[in-house]
Parts: sequence; structure tokens; C-alpha cells
Amino acid sequence: MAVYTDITEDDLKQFLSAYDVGQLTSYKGIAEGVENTNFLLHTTSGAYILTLYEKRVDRNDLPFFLGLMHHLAERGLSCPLPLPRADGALLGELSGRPAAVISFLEGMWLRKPEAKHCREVGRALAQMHVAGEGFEITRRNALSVDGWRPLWNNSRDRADEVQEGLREEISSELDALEAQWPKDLRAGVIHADLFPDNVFFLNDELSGLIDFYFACNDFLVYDVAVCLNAWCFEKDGSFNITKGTALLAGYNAVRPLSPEEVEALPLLCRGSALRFFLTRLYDWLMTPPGALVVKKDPIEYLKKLQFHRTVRSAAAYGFRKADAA
Ligand SMILES: Nc1ncnc2c1ncn2[C@@H]1O[C@H](COP(=O)(O)OP(=O)(O)O)[C@@H](O)[C@H]1O
Ligand SMILES: N[C@@H](CCOP(=O)(O)O)C(=O)O
Repeated sequence: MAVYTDITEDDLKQFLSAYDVGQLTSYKGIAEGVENTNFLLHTTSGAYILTLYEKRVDRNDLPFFLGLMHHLAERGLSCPLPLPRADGALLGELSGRPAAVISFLEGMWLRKPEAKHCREVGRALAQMHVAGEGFEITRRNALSVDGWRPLWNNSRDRADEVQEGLREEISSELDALEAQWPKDLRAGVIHADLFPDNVFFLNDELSGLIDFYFACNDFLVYDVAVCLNAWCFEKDGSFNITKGTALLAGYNAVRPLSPEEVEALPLLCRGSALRFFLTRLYDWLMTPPGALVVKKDPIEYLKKLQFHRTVRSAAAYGFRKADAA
């Protein structure tokens, strides 16, 4: 559950008086999510999401996230829009946190995505990459290769508590990735966390993308690697090549990957698996017992990382040359 900060009805009503959303009729905390506190609001004019930005989100990054949602929506991508207050600002303050009211996106995230959904996600990811062109604010990816060692240093000494041998395995993985990480692939705005819980579907059609709070500038194909990891593995840990083929074909239909991007894919998949392993490991070790959040299993991502180490080319993910640039 992710409701870290509570609000009172009086404070909420006062906060909403700056918005053109009618009168509050009900509100409730949303259990899902990890980073921020979200409430579902109903008012006399409809449904909205209220987001209170928690400590892990840097206040200085909020104009990037909120501006990006505007930029993408203006270019036809289906994603939530932050509502302006009467003074034009997109951010206010509630219960001591920066807070925004966001439009409500219809749909549900899929608990059991199939290959046809993976194709839609690939398409939407490429559409987001194209729509992100021309967005003027930039944000570096703090969770890319430069950020992994500091994160690892915080957990390394306790890593063997989670699984014996982890300390050695991850240290050598990190050395290898730092030495081989590509330097000059095509870069742009990436979502960086496009997991199934951040993609909504309505009757099998993708209705929109949410949760842009890890978005940043990085290699576009790194986002494809994040999605292969998040969408194409089965619960038993096996990689589903039918899903991989669909996701890559969907992506390529909108923005064909270059030969350099295709070649880099296995390494980027390893890196993306390490990135989620490291943040999950940190949370696993550091979240105090009783905290109102569901911790995610780091070992799931260790297994994905180990699979990618055996991969020699993007064909193992279902990449077909016919789809490429
Ligand atoms: N714009 C939106 N429309 C509808 N539901 C939303 C919207 N934004 C968030 N939610 C709901 O809130 C949950 C958590 O949102 P998310 O942005 O993933 O939180 P976090 O940043 O904490 O991970 C989502 O799974 C969804 O149920
Ligand atoms: N997707 C990440 C955790 C971030 O969660 P979100 O609720 O912000 O999407 C993971 O699975 O480790």
C-alpha cells in the first residue's frame, strides 16, 4: 500500500478551492504504487487523482514530470494531465508535501498480459519516444549505470542476508556493465518504469500510460529493455519469446530500431535487470517492518539478469531482422 501521508477533509477542500473541479463529494487513498501518495477524488465535475509527492521525488524534478505529461498529451499520447490551479501553477502544497491534481485515466492494468498486449505496449512505448521529441526540459537518469554503484554500496554488506553469494555476483556484474556500457546510442525522453501496473487497458485496447516519475533522458532502446524485462517473463522465471517478438514488432512498427540498438539490447537488458534488482534490494533491506508498502522481490530480477547473461543476440528475445530499420 502506498499512502504515506494522510490528509484531512478540511485541508483537502481548502486545497481544491484553487482548482476548477467543482465540489468534493468523496475521496479515498489508493493502495497501489510505491513512490508517492495517491488519492482518488470524486467531485461534482468528475473523478481525479490527487498525488502528494513523497521524499524520494526531488522537488526540482516536478516541472520535468508535469511538463512532460503536457508535452506528450499535446502530441496525442494518452496519458494523464496535471490540472492548472486558478493562478496557472500545476503544483500546490498539501499536508506539507508538493501536490498536484491529475486527470483520471479510464482503464485497468493487466494482471496477466498476453502477447497481443505486449505488441500494444511496444507500439505505445515507441509512440512515447517519438512524442517526447522537442521536450525542452531535461533530466538525467540517476538510475543508469553511474547510479548503480552508489546504490550497491548501500546494500552490499548485507546482500548475503538475502541470498548467499550475492555480494560477489553483483560486484562482478557491476564491473562488467560499467566496462561495457554503450556511449552513443540514440537518446531521448524515456519512461524508464513502464511496468504492467503503469499501462491501462480497456477491453483489450491500450487506454494510456501513467506514472512518469522515473522519466528522464537516456538511450531510447534502454526503455525497450525495461519493457522486455517487465512484460515478457513468466511467473516461473522463463522468458516468453512470443511476447518478446510481439513487443519488439510493435515497437519497430512505429520506430524501427537501428542495427546498433539491436546489438546493444542484451547488454541493456542486463543493465535494466540490475537497476530494478538494486532498487528492490535496497527497499527490501531498508524498509522498516510495518511500513505501509508492499516490498518487491529483488531475486526475481536477479534471475532475469542471469538469463540475459546467457543471451548472445536479440534473436533470443524474438527480434526479427525484417522488423528492423
Ligand atoms: N491518472 C490516473 N488515472 C487513474 N488511476 C490512476 C492515475 N494515476 C494513478 N492512478 C492509480 O494509482 C495507482 C498508483 O499510481 P502510480 O503513479 O503508479 O504511483 P507511484 O508513483 O506511487 O508508483 C495506480 O496503479 C492507479 O491505480
Ligand atoms: N516498477 C518498479 C517499482 C516502482 O513502482 P511503481 O509503482 O512506481 O511503478 C519495480 O517493479 O521494482
